[in-house]
Amino acid sequence: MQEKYARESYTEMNELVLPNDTNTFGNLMGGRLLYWMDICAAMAAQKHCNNQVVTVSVDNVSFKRSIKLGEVVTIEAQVTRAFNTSVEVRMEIFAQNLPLGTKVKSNEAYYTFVSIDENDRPKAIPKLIPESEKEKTLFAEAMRRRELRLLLAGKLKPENATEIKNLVNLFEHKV
Ligand SMILES: CC(=O)SCCNC(=O)CCNC(=O)[C@H](O)C(C)(C)COP(=O)(O)OP(=O)(O)OC[C@H]1O[C@@H](n2cnc3c(N)ncnc32)[C@H](O)[C@@H]1OP(=O)(O)O
Repeated sequence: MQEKYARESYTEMNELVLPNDTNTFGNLMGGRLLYWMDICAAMAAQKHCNNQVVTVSVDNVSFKRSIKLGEVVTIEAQVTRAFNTSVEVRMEIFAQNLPLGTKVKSNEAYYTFVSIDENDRPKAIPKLIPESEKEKTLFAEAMRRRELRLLLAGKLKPENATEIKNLVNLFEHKV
């Protein structure tokens, strides 16, 4: 199967925060943001897989800064690593105030998608090639995040979490 570059999956989505998207304080609802993030990340995953995908996992998302009515939410998504049938997608979320010309990062998150066939079963996907230093770092770290996710989901035995074990060993030797 043909390998693909990480950058080929890059996807950007812009949404203007309208009154229907906000709570009573005039801030963007967290659930609405998660919905937009799911769509943007799924598009990035589909670009890599050239196939339909489903969301299988959403890592913890922290809301560092509220996003206001009238601001523009920009979501940037890119696949960090492809495994056998699943991909990890990293997102950075920014809030832009267009009249003031400001752009502030508000969130960062990782979603995991599985490529599925016509019977809704997992389907093999192309490998991913990281090019830049940042892509290579995210690629290497993705294995650790995957182990943690699968551990928490009860899909990986602790004794098989080798990346996490290596990290703990490294930490113990440093302190
Ligand atoms: C875009 C959307 O919003 S889609 C709507 C919301 N999502 C859904 O409805 C999906 C519902 N879930 C499902 O249909 C199934 O769980 C499937 C098809 C995703 C996976 O089926 P499973 O029987 O669990 O498959 P299986 O155990 O073989 O795992 C398949 C892949 O998913 C990965 N996976 C499974 N569970 C998790 C998890 N909790 N976290 C991360 N990855 C996971 C596995 O590691 C494997 O990846 P790999 O092939 O790259 O190693």
